[in-house]
Amino acid sequence: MKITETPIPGLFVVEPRVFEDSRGYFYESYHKERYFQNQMGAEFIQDNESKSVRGVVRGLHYQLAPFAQSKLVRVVQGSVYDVAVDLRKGSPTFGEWFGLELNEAEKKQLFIPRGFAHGFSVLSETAVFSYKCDNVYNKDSERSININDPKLNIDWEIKTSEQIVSEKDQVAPFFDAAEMNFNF
Ligand SMILES: Cc1cn([C@H]2C[C@H](O)[C@@H](COP(=O)(O)OP(=O)(O)O[C@H]3O[C@@H](C)C(=O)[C@@H](O)[C@H]3O)O2)c(=O)[nH]c1=O
Repeated sequence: MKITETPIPGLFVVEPRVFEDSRGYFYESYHKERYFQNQMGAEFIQDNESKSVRGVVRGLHYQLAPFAQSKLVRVVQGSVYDVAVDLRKGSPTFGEWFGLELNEAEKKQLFIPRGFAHGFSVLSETAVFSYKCDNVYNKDSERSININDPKLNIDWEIKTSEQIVSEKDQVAPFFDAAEMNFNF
C-alpha cells in the first residue's frame, strides 16, 4: 500500500496493493490499524454505495457538527473525477481543493478528514462509488456547496450543459455563503 499526502494537509491518496491472478484480483480495501498508523485516524461506522450515469455530478457535500464525517472513498466500477475542498477555518489551505481521477483499474482511494466538502463527477458510462464514513447521515446537518462556484472554479471534466445534478445540489449556496461549523 502506498500513501501520499496531497498538497492539502490531512488529505491522503491511498494506492492499495492489488494481487492479480488467473481468477481475477484481490485487495484489502480497508485495514484499520494500517490506516490509523498512517494518520488516517477515523472510526468508520457507516458504509455507502451509489451508482450514477455519465455526467452526474454529486456534491459538494458535508455535514456540520456534531455530525461531521471523515470519508474513505473509492470507485468499484467505472471512473470518476473526485474532489475535496478544505473548509477548515484556520487551515493554511482553507478554500483550496484537490481533485484526482478514481477508477476501477487503479483502485486508488482518497481519505478525506472531517471539515471537507466532497463531490465527484462521473466520466464513464456508469460508475459505482463506495465509501466509508466515521459518522452517521443526519439530514438536518447536511450541506452542499455549489459545484460551479466561480471562486472554486473546479474543472469537473463534464461541460456545465451536460452535468446531471440533483435538485438539492442545483440550489446549493456558493462557498462564501456556506456554513462551516465543525467544532474543531
Ligand atoms: C448520504 C445519504 C443519503 N441518504 C438518502 C437521502 C436521499 O433520500 C437519498 C439520496 O441522497 P443524496 O442525494 O444526498 O445522495 P448523494 O448525492 O449521493 O450524497 C452523497 O454525495 C457524496 C458526494 C458524498 O460525499 C456523500 O457524503 C453524500 O453526501 O439517500 C441516506 O439515507 N443516507 C445517507 O448517508
